[in-house]
Amino acid sequence: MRASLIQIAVDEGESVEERRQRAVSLVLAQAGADLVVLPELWTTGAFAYEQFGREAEPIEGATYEAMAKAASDTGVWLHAGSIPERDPEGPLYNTSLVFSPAGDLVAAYRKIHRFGFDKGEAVLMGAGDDLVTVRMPSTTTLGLATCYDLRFPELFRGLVDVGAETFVIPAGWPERRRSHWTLLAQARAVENQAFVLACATAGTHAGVPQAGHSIVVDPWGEVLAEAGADEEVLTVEFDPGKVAATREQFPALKDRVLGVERPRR
Ligand SMILES: O=C(O)CCC(=O)C(=O)O
Repeated sequence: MRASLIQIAVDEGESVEERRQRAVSLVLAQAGADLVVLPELWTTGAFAYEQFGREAEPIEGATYEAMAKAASDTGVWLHAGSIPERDPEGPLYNTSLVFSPAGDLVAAYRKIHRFGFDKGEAVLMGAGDDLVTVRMPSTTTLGLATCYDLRFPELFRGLVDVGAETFVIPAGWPERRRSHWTLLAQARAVENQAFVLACATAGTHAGVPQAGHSIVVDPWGEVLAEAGADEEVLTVEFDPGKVAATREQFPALKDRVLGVERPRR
């Protein structure tokens, strides 16, 4: 399986529409990949809080239109990162969109853990509550999570329980905590014996330099590829069968005690 992670730069000075068109070109350039991934809130920037309301879109908005066409024109599975979603009957959400190679929307995941404590996303957006997986036939089952979700291992265990083998994690992670980003990506891979494809933004917006360093980790915790700090496309080939092989050779997941159904004594 070949995956391309588009670590797009989100800088001020480029409009949302300009960046959307640039993202389309970057996706079109990935023909031959099986899966293409964009980061979190790449239209606005994850820290440009005042833009969330202004640039929020319904699920079937401008980004959906552009990304559905880009997926079908390129013939790839496309995790289009997340958008600030405007739900006509509710709050804003930080929502990831996944398209099939035919350009059909196959999943929308509303970020469960909102970042910001008493400001930003934590107060401006609602929380999702559904675990979302996507089956890529004959390839792998994706488990969806977004940025700050990476700090909550119980979400990933929940995704494993519903079949996830490859976690896809778009993010807008700040440079200040880059060491946590790589450490947690490896931890989620090792503890769940799963691939981690973690795609972050580059650039600086709202005064927050972004970490970049998108990373792909295998089920043994080995880093298969890691980007630098600037905009780049990180492409990696891997064998999704390694998940089943690792879980069989080192069956630690079978030794879980807490949070699993077990016979009463
Ligand atoms: O957890 C972190 O350090 C960063 C999280 C974050 O930036 C986000 O979820 O948008």
